[in-house]
Amino acid sequence: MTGRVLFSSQCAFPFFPAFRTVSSSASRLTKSVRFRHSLASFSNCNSHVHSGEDKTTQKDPFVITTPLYYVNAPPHMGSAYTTIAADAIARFQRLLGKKVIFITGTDEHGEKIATAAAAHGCSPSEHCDAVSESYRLLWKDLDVAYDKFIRTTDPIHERIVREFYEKVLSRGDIYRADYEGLYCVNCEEYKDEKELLENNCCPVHLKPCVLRKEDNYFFALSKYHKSLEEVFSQNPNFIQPSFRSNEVQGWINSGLRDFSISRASVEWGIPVPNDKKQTVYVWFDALLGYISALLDGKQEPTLENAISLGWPASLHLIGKDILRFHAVYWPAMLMSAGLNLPKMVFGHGFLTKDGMKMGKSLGNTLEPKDLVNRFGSDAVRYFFLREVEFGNDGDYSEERFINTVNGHLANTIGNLLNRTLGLMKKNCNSTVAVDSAIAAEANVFKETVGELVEKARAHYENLSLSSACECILEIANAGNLYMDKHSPWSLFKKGGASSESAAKDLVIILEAVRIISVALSPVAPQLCLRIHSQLGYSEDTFEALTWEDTRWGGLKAGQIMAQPKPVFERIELKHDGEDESGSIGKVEKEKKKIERQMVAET
Ligand SMILES: Nc1ncnc2c1ncn2[C@@H]1O[C@H](COP(=O)(O)OP(=O)(O)OP(=O)(O)O)[C@@H](O)[C@H]1O
Ligand SMILES: [Zn+2]
Repeated sequence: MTGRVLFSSQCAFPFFPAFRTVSSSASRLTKSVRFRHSLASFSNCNSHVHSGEDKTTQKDPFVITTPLYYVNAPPHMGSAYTTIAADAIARFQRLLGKKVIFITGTDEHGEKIATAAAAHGCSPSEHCDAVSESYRLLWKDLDVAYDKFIRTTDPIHERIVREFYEKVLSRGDIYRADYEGLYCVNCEEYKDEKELLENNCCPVHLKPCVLRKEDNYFFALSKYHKSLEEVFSQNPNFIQPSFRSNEVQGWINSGLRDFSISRASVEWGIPVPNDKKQTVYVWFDALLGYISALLDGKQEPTLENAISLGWPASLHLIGKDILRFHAVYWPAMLMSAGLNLPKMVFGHGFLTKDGMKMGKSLGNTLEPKDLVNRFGSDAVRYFFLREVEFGNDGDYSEERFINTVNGHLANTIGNLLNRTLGLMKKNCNSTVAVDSAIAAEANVFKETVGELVEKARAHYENLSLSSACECILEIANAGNLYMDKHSPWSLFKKGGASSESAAKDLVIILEAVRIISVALSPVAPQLCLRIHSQLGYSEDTFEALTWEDTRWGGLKAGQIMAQPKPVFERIELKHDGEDESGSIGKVEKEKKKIERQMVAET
């Protein structure tokens, strides 16, 4: 049965009969799909919608948001994935010198929360306090440096929701009607029969939807059909990656149905202004968290004040499961309230387990805390950002995880630094003999590093985080090749001019590693800090680094290196060396090669 409005008391807007959605699981992504879009070049998509209101300037902060996670259960690797990616993007923007406001938080109202609290024998607010805290703790463990953490149970947020609701009401965009339809409690959403699986099961949660009949307040989404079409045609980059934009435009083209923004049966929520018997629908409430988060506690909690502190957001980073809320509902709500639209919504893919979305409701999750405890935060951050092409789905396997981080972080980057520092200690008293700019005059390797850094920057700007990592790893690969080709250890043995040349080679390599430590810092901050320290810099100078520091020439004569110490401990395998033929065997062979190399270089 398709949901339908049974009775409308003041319905001023026609309904589009069939709002056909394309379920996210039905839209299979191919690995070959690529997107090209630069945040730097993105123009604000508001001017045509509310011309004159857009006051965007170069000085505006870069405001990035993650979804506000639903506290029906503690975080899992899926929630961590979005947050790690947002953190890497925020760190990159800070390196570029932008003022960044990185917003995350928790969505704490609704039926599922009340049910989860009851199941744990506590009140909804006790439940929210505990689960919200578990998100904060995880972000700490994962080195997530957010600027704002908003909880939708914060009274300040409630003020913003009420003011926004009243604005939309005064615009004539809210009306009351009876509604009957199929509801997925896990999505907290009425579903269209066409998007459901057999037995009316939700395609995301695989649980049957229930038939519900309610007297609700509705938001006149259908009224914004034309304006939304305009947003999309004039701002082709609004939704990224571009293949998701096509999906959203398909939804819009097939008609938009008004949606209910209140619940009569849910007590745990923000009361509807002027009707205490109903609470505001959890999505209508939660999306506003992106705005209320901007308040800094120093001002009256009004929409105007919040907006003045950084709206519109530069980038909403979300999973593809909540694309419709961010790409259709949210822009229409903002237009109704006369507010600017976010500049971009990026819907990334799912981390999957056996092909199914990892999620709290399905319970098939991977514990990020467990991964951090076993492998460290850099390994977790690097693996997911490097190995899952941002925008597409990705499956986790422990074997691939260990091979990737051992191969890239320990054997390639870590070993390059370690072997060079070893030679430096033995032959140069751990002291940089000559400025890196002089050492590399007319050196082709320096040009290669410069080109790769430029590519990495462009990839970061395009949100192609995996490709950015790839370019940075290429620098380390080129460095290892340079070392092997020049074999400074044998030049030192010759002495004289050869020794001088070998000392220069070491400076050249270390300068490349220094550049890596800046360029990779958005993804693996702790590892890069350790590299920075090994190169003889103090910790506080790390905080002050900018992307300008990826330019060749930072290492200066006289700089004293720290004692060589591995910056990334190789993860030891359970079946050490047993599987010489498989991919684990390859990493083991690499490890043995490094051991042989170290003997040769002494
Ligand atoms: N498997 C996943 N892969 C990637 N991101 C995910 C995944 N699961 C959750 N997320 C992130 O969390 C957001 C959804 O947050 P929510 O708190 O609803 O978690 P959830 O585990 O998806 O919940 P549920 O399983 O109840 O739908 C997604 O939009 C995405 O940003
Ligand atoms: Zn669902």
